[in-house]
Amino acid sequence: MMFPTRIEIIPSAGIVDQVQANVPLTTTLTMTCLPHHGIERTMRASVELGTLGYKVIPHLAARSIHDRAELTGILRDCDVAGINEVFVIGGDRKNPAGPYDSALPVLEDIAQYTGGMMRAGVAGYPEGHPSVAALDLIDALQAKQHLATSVVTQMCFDAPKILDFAALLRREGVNLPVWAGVAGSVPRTKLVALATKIGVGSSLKFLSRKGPLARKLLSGDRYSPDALVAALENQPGIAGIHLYSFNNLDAVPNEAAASSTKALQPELIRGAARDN
Ligand SMILES: NC(=O)C1=CN([C@@H]2O[C@H](COP(=O)(O)OP(=O)(O)OC[C@H]3O[C@@H](n4cnc5c(N)ncnc54)[C@H](O)[C@@H]3O)[C@@H](O)[C@H]2O)C=CC1
Ligand SMILES: Nc1nc(=O)c2c([nH]1)NC[C@@H]1CN(c3ccc(C(=O)N[C@@H](CCC(=O)O)C(=O)O)cc3)CN21
Repeated sequence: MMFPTRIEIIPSAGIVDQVQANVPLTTTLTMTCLPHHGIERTMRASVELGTLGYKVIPHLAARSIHDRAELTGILRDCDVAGINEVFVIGGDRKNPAGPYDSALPVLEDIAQYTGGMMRAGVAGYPEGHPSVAALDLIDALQAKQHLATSVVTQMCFDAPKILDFAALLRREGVNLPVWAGVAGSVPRTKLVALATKIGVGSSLKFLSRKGPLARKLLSGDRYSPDALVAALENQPGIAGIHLYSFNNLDAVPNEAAASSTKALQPELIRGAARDN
């Protein structure tokens, strides 16, 4: 049985066709919300794919919400498209566009507006956050957990760090299922640029080294998530894999994997597991 897997996608032009061509209806999708896109784009693509029959989890960035009416509109659209789960984050906007400057008040309003019927993921940071102190992040998770149904981790390249983080949450009394955020197969240069931008430094440095293990992870010029996924699979405290696909949805053949074991990514995207 495959480990439960969700695929994160960016609502860029043509994404609905791209998903339909490459992803079966049984795969759960999560839809990024980038500051320069706004939530409208996230919701438009989510509603389209939800209406087609996909399970879609839109990301709602608190700082990108203009007012409460926008949030109730989003929840109405979710209802129409059969969306029963969202992912709520503070978001990368420097200044809030409206009344919400972090995830908690958005979660509170969602719970109130939906009578507690909307499932909600929140973010976890196995390597910390570049501008939020580690203790503040734990405090935030403790405050949010009663309104949330799962934690999704920031991209990380190191299995022990992710497992330690899941154990830390348990010790701190946060008992939500943890989805391990793993980068999909993308060109290494793109991955380094993005990871630097979102501040996931240390485990990436490990990837850039030239040791045998780093070489195993970086087959040719592409990053391969296969080894990391294998190390996380069926570990206690890990609900499944949250794959940051960067819209790389066609089953890119992975050189190393093709010559040794079977590449995992195409299988992850086909989503053999349904209980996710
Ligand atoms: N992990 C992911 O998938 C994503 C993460 N983010 C990051 O999430 C950060 C915070 O969001 P959550 O984890 O939901 O925390 P949160 O919204 O629950 O806030 C936790 C703490 O961080 C502070 N905070 C929130 N957003 C901030 C920001 N942009 N700059 C400085 N401090 C901020 C809050 O005041 C609070 O003290 C954003 O800054 C952004 O970098 C954004 C989009 C996706
Ligand atoms: N701080 C933070 N912000 C995020 O948005 C975010 C995280 N962390 N962690 C996990 C994922 C990774 N995310 C990302 C990051 C970059 C792109 C990306 O491809 N950006 C392109 C522009 C894409 C477009 O405009 O269509 C770029 O060139 O930066 C997508 C998702 C979203 N999530």
